[in-house]
Amino acid sequence: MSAERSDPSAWPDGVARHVLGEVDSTNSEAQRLAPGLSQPTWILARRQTAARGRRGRAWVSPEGNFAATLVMRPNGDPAKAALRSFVAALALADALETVCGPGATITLKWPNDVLLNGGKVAGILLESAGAAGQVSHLAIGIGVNLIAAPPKDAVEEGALTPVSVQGETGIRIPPEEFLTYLAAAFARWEAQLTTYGFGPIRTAWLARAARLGQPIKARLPGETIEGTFETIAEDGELVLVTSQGKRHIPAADVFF
Ligand SMILES: O=C(O)CCCC[C@@H]1SC[C@@H]2NC(=O)N[C@@H]21
Repeated sequence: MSAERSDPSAWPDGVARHVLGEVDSTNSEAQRLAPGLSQPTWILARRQTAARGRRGRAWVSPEGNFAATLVMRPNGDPAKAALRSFVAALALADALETVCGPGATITLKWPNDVLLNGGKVAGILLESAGAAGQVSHLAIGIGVNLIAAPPKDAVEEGALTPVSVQGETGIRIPPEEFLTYLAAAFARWEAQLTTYGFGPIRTAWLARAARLGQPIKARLPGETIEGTFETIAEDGELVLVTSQGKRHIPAADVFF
């Protein structure tokens, strides 16, 4: 099932936006602002001075790239809240397809990366706050290489080559304009999640998954698991078929 199509740049009802010149990290700003926010809010920054990526890595991106965080109060437990990373990945795929056109190949890499023509173009960093098994708010941080990508030697060995929208397609889009596509797409997929649950999100994500059915490696803190990428489970876990049987993996770095 696919999300209903409407104007891909119409700003969604009931969602706010803040545009900042400079901030340490839009995810940090989201944590600071969250207690006072009464509606889902996109925080976009033209420059970040201390942006972070997954697993404590720094995220370096020049002005002109996209850096924003959606802060929201999701219903449900932390596991359900974490499914927003799939919602964000699908929204990014839609926005990038709209911007890049049919010549570009957009795929998704579990858990949180978006690929353009096989290179990493965007990453997602989910952070939450709360107590007693409840999520008080969720910060969905998104970085997109719109005009420039880090050099290949700036990323970990074995990681995918970073690419940018401009480098791959010649298209230049300002971050504020990209946000309108992304916010509209996120609202469509979020409505699917809240109305129908994870099923349609999972199906749509799998339809765009990179290396589905192929051998991949999942690096965990104490081990690297090699296997065939069978699917993602109903809870979003990666399912690999290994020589020792099936493994469900809740969190890892994936290498092709
Ligand atoms: O490691 C990754 O791939 C995730 C990168 C997430 C970067 C974005 S940029 C906007 C937001 N603010 C941050 O400090 N990080 C995220």
